Amino acid sequence: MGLIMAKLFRSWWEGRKYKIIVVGLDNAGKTTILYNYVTKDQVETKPTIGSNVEEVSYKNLDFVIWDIGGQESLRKSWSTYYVQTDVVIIVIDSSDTTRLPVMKEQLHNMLQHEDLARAHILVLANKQDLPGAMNPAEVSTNLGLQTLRGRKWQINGCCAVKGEGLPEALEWIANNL
Ligand SMILES: Nc1nc2c(ncn2[C@@H]2O[C@H](COP(=O)(O)OP(=O)(O)OP(=O)(O)O)[C@@H](O)[C@H]2O)c(=O)[nH]1
Ligand SMILES: [Mg+2]
Repeated sequence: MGLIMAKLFRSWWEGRKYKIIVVGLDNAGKTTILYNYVTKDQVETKPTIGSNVEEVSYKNLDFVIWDIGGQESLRKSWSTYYVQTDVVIIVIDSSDTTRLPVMKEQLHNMLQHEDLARAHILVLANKQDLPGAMNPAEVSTNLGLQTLRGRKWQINGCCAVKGEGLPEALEWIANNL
């Protein structure tokens, strides 16, 4: 309790906005998640070319959330968003099991970037509503998350179209910044 009060006071005093980037392969559900945080509702999305950015407040903490397009041709430019990132949200389509190895490689490469050395990692195993979706423990094993050392990380399940699991994600972030 004391710690969260101290954090709230510090962020109010500093006028601090925490930077979150949202990455993952195309069709994972990143834009759906961003606009659920903004509108608390389901929105229709189109594949993101470039990025979307929105400011979201949660428990008096202010976040600037960058949702970055995940198509293959756009992944090379993810690194241009890394500077001063506090939290990386990695969104996984848990039903798209054949592409998990692609995301695994992408994830471990990106985490070697010096601009992300201090960032916390939150993996969202999205689309838990779909038949054949892997549960968070299975996604974690397939991504090799247990090998992540020296940083805070977490994996949560969610269903972005229903908004399920999304408040819990912000709660983890607020508690761990
Ligand atoms: N069934 C189901 N569909 C979802 C869920 N989350 C997102 N979708 C759908 O998945 C599709 C892609 O969602 P987006 O949010 O546009 O995906 P994205 O990760 O932003 O994709 P890019 O912008 O191409 O990188 C849309 O049709 C969403 O409605 C979910 O939890 N369950
Ligand atoms: Mg998108």
